[in-house]
Formats: sequence, C-alpha cells, structure tokens
Amino acid sequence: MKHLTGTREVNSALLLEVSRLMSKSEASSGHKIRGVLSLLSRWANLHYGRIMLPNYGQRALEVAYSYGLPTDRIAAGKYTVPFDQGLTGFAWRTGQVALITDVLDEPIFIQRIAEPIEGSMAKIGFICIPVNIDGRVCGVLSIQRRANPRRSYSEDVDLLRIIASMIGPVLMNMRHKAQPVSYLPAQLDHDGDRFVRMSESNSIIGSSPSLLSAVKEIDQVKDSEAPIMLLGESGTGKEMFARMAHRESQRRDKPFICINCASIPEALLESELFGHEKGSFTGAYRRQKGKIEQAHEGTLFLDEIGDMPLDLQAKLLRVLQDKEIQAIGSDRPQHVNFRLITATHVNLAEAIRDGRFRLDLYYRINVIPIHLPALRKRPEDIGLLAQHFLDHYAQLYDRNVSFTQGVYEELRTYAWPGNIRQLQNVIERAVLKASGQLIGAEQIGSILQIERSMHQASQSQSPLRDDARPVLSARESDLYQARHSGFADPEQDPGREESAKRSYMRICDHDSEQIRAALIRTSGNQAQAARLLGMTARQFRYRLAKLGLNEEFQSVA
Ligand SMILES: Nc1ncnc2c1ncn2[C@@H]1O[C@H](COP(=O)(O)OP(=O)(O)OP(=O)(O)O)[C@@H](O)[C@H]1O
Repeated sequence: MKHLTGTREVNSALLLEVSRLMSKSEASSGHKIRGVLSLLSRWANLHYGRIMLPNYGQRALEVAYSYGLPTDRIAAGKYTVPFDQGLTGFAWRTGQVALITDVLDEPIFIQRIAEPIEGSMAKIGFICIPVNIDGRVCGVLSIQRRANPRRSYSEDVDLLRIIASMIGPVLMNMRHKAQPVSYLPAQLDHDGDRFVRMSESNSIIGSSPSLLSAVKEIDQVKDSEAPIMLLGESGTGKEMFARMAHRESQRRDKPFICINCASIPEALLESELFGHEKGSFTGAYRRQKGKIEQAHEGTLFLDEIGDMPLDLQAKLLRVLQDKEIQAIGSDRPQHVNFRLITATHVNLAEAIRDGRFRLDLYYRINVIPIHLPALRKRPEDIGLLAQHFLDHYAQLYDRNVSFTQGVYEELRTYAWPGNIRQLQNVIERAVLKASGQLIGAEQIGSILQIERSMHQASQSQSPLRDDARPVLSARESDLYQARHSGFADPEQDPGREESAKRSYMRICDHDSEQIRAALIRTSGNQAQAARLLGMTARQFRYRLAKLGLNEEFQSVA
C-alpha cells in the first residue's frame, strides 16, 4: 500500500481487495465483514468500523461486527444506540447517509460511541451508511475518521456506500443460513405464526407450548403493576424473562435493577438494597443509593428472594406496603415507585413451613406466578437453542462451523440439569474445540460425558451449604463497600469491570470437584476453566481461594 498515495488509487485497490475477500468461499461471514472493516482502517484511515444490527426487543442498534473497538465495552453496551437517537439512529430510521465532521461539535451525536484517534477526540468525523437488503434498511455501517485534507468526506461516503452494498448480501446469507427462531411478545398478535426469524441476541428462543405459555403470561401482564414471581430451576431463563417483562412494559425507558439476594453477604445486603448515608458505618465515605432507590420508576428484580434473611423480608414488606424506603443512617423516608419482579428456585412453601420465609411477604409478591419449564421438559426447544448458540459463538469466535445431523439427537437425550445455561456452555465449548467445519455427534457426546461426570461428582459431594452465601472477612467487606460506593480505584481493582458482567454467583454452584475437573481439562488455565464453568475469571479466583484450592493449583497459569 505504501506506493499508493492518491485517494482514488487507494480506494480502487481497497475495493479490489474487498471483492477478493468477499468471494472467498471458505471464509465465514463474520471473517469477511471484520476483514473489510480492518482494511478500511488500515488502508483508508476509516477507523473503528462497526456494523450495527437491530435488537427489536431493546429497540436499539447493537454492534454485530467491529474493528478496533474494545470488546468489553461492546459487551457492556457502550456503543448501543436506541433506534430514535443519534446519527446512527437517524441513518437507521431514514435510510439516508448521516455525516458529521466534528463529533465534539454536534449536539445530536452520542459522545460515548466515539473513540479517540491517536489519543485525541479533536476533529473526529463520524459517518453512518445504511446497509440494505432487498431495498430495506437492515443495519448501519458506521465509521470514524480524522480531518484529512487529502481525503474528502464525499470520497469516503462514495467508498462506504459501495462497501455497504457488498456487506448487505453477506448479512442476508447469514439470515438464511441461521435457524434461530426467536419470539418477541410484540409479535404476539400477528397471524398464526408466533415466531419471527431474527438475529437479535436478547430474544427468548423456543417453540414449546410451556415456554410459549410463559411468554404469553408475561405479555398479558406487562402493563400491570402487579408483582411477578418467576419460578424455575437455575439456568431456565428467569433473569431473561424478567428483563423481557421490563422491556415490554411502560417502564422500559426507566432503569431495570437486578440484585441476587443469595450471593451478597448478609451483612451487606441491607445496604445494597436500601442504601446508606455518609458516615452511617465504617467505610461509608459517601451517601450510596440502594438498589430499591435506583429502581425508582423502573423495575426491581430480586433474584433468589427465597434466600433473603428474615429481618430484611420484614423491611421489604414495609417498603411494598408504604412505598417508602429509609436508607441506613437516614431518618428521612423516601418515596419509591417500582415494579417488583422476584425469582426463586427454592420451594417457598417449604421455606414458609420451616419459618425461613414470611407468609405475608409471600402473598404480597406472589401475585402473578410464572413457571419456567426445565429444559428436559421441553426437548423440542433444544435444537433451536443449540442452533442459536452455535450461530452466536461461531460469530463471536469467527469460526465457520455447523452441526451434523446426529448432534441434535445427542443433545436431546441429555437431561440438562443446568438447563439453558449449561447448553450454552456446551455449545460454546464445542465451537472452541472444533477442528474443522463440522461439529459431530461424537464431539458433543464426549463433552456431555464430561458434563455427566461433573454433575455426578457434584451430586455425591456434600453441597457447600455453609458457603452458599459468601462470608467476607473485615477487609473484604471494606473493599466491597468501597467498590460499591464507587470509591475503589479501577487500577487497583482490575476485577471491577469484570464483576459487573455477572454480579454474583453462589459458591455452591461449582464445588471443588467441578473446579478441579475444569482445571485439569484446561491444563490449569484458569481463564479457560472459568469460561467452562460460566464464571468470570474473578469469580473463579474467588472460588478457588474460598475452596482452599489455591495451593493445589498454585503453579498453573
Ligand atoms: N429461552 C431462551 N432463549 C435463549 N437464551 C436463553 C433462554 N433462556 C435462557 N437463556 C440463556 O441462558 C442463560 C441463563 O439464563 P438466566 O440467567 O436468565 O437463567 P436464570 O434462571 O436466571 O438462572 P439462575 O437462577 O442461575 O440465575 C443466559 O445466558 C440466557 O441468555
């Protein structure tokens, strides 16, 4: 490229290279699109290219492919743009090219979606080009560039229009190839076919009558204020349903606040829920809003409510009755208005009988109980979900892989004690381990064999009941408070961002045998072992230490 200096010369060479890339039959669609974005950055200084695709459930455009953007920020939704906002939203709604030459100077531009170029935000332009399939906008190609006297914006727009027209068919191919069938409540009343083909990641996937009836129940009560209680085994999608209920409600533009009552140390749960005033206890350096207050006007999702300590149950009941909270150390009640969704996998009737759960609270929160079926009870969904996760991980890891026929049979005959989360992990592992383009029944069979033995090992071990709720040392407690008060220095605490992904997990979810087995399988690689068990690296290290396995696995990475 060094000898190419004129814009026209660069563009012609680039287009030639792009068409070569597009015609490679062995390359996956993800590989092709990312390759194009990389060429645009390296050859034409059109940086941080991204293809934004719609998530109809969230009414927003999300990054589907990108070049140069930090993956953790993509995962955190930093670049997500609501349909009705910003330049990207404008291109999406109108089908027109949208362009600004200085992101700092444009009021409609959403600043968070731009990245500095060579350390500076000065004179950065942003271009959004609609990507069409059959004349309809199906996504948006967005790109950043620096002011450059040698490249005019109109030349870049011409180039990007051609590129977008080449990307459209690739996206269409993927749509045809992918089988995920997703359900959106908004489509409930549309004709007899209650499923729509879409690629958005947050959709509820399935076609079984039991799943459909749960979705329908949510749909029927979406605009009511009555509390919903989601009942189901771990990994059946309770949190996903809670999010859907919020997304579909009139509170959708307000916060969705989620807290897992089982995995926050008892001593800290009250402050997490109710907040605290500055100086109300050691380490309370400033006022901290509790989750209930954060959920004001939105939805509060209390996961594993069955594990809430009795004294807090009484306080929660009062909040539900009076619609007021009082932060720790405060004498001023504060009005709150939120929709409550709770979830539990424990039998609350038993907990009430044993005196571990208040009957009056149970009546208050169990107004709309919704049962989420275990995966083994709806085997017809397994194939759809497996295909959906295959598609997702093939894109994520840029692998061009598909299943052979026998795989579905293999998957259907397994009991899935960990439900959809377990299926998701199994497919992710299969994609990562695939050596060719086909994933066969044998490969899935051997992964399931390991799953079986892990499950048996966990059944035969006494569950780590005492550790079900993490107990923190005084120092850990201080660190926790500091972190959650927003005072921890991220440099000192690299796990902070990571922990935001999946805030808490119970230590008994993965006992020492599972952790040992995962480490053995990954030859001691803790990051991979964490992934196998569906944990973040930080959660994994925490459990390793808590289970006293640190020394045993000290020497491995
Ligand atoms: N119907 C579904 N379609 C697609 N993905 C699903 C579905 N249900 C669950 N999942 C996926 O399975 C995983 C587990 O779901 P989720 O966390 O909502 O389950 P849960 O019941 O809340 O689990 P836990 O009780 O352990 O917290 C998530 O990654 C979620 O995206």
